[in-house]
Amino acid sequence: MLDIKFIRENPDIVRKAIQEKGSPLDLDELLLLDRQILELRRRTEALQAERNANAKAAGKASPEERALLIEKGKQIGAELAELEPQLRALEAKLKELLYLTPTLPWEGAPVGPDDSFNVVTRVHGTPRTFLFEPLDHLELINRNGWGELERIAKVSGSRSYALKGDLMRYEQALLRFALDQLVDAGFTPISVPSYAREEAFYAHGQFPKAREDVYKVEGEDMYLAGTSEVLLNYLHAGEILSEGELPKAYAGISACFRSEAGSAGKDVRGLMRVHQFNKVEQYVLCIADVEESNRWFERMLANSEKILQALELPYRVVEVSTGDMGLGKYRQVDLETWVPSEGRYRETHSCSALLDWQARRAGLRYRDQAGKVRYAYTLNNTALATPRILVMLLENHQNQDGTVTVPKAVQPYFGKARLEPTR
Ligand SMILES: Nc1ncnc2c1ncn2[C@@H]1O[C@H](COS(=O)(=O)NC(=O)[C@@H](N)CO)[C@@H](O)[C@H]1O
Repeated sequence: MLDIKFIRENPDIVRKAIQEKGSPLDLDELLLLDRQILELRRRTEALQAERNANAKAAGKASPEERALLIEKGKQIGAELAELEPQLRALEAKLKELLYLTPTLPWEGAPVGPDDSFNVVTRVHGTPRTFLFEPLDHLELINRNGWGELERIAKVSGSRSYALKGDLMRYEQALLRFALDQLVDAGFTPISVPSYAREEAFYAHGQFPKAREDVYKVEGEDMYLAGTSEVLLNYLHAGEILSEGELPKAYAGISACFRSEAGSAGKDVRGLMRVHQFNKVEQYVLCIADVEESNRWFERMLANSEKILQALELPYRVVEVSTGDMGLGKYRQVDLETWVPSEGRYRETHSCSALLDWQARRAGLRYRDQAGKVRYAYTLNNTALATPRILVMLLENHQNQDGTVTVPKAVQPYFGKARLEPTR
């Protein structure tokens, strides 16, 4: 959310961002509300000053004068009692509207209402030409006994998965490989729960817009997080850190839960889009400086590209448009990895910088060297999410005999050079 002072002083810039980001916010309503609040604050402050002066005068007045002054004080008090709740109501409404203010997108963001305006900026590697008829990931799993997808659907319903034998161990090996890549890059590994209180979802930005994506625990203020970003973003909520404690660079790992309510009919088979998946997450909290944020953005993106290159997968880099990146984003770049059975690239990583949009919502602040308390900047990026990446790994690295080669970088974690059938 934007600072009200900035909005007051730059209405045209904010109006442009609202339009480019597709925010539902009515800026005129917000500005009118702001003027009403300022006016009401002026009146209540004047009345409070008058009441104080009046009380002081009453202390020194003669008995008959004092009676008049006390009566006057009562009238002022009555007027204040009426104005103060009005002011609080208007301030609450303003806060609600501020939640809908967009972060101004960086100047290089393609301007457009949706993902059709996204721009491919780089392609890495080339899709493999198979010398045999390749199988899709489900055929590979069924042929090798690497999963119990039909049975688990009876237990847990659609968009569920259960991996077996070498594929199960491969998933675990990949997560550990990705985690170690981040630790080597200086990130602090941290495991977090998969559930959090409602306020963490407001602070993240998931609420109020996308509540339907989130599972709720019946009868408790507890919601299942679709990404550890929600929890990592709220870990230091309400604190005032010292500048020296920044940057915080976390390598989060957690099971992620998503209802996929809006995805009916999409990727209904297999491992691409499931209700519970695992993700190694990069999350950074840094000082309120765009250059510092840009440096972290590039670093986090490089970490993910390094992982995809180590997995020997063809991928492309996509600059996300203003309408597709969402309200809070300053910049978003996705990595999309080649899926042979679909003949197209599919998103596997999403790197975002949000400046102080989340920090304002979460109360993430620090005291800078000049002693000024400021909101921090936040960024996040996928390091690796399974099982979706298994679709690409199985299909791209399959052999004619149905086995699947393990990329060299992961072999020390997996213990073998190939995935073999489960007996
Ligand atoms: N329903 C799902 N099933 C499997 N994988 C998913 C699902 N939803 C997201 N993912 C994986 O998780 C990655 C990150 O999801 S994201 O919503 O795009 N971004 C985030 O969660 C950010 N915190 C960065 O990780 C996706 O690129 C994809 O690889």
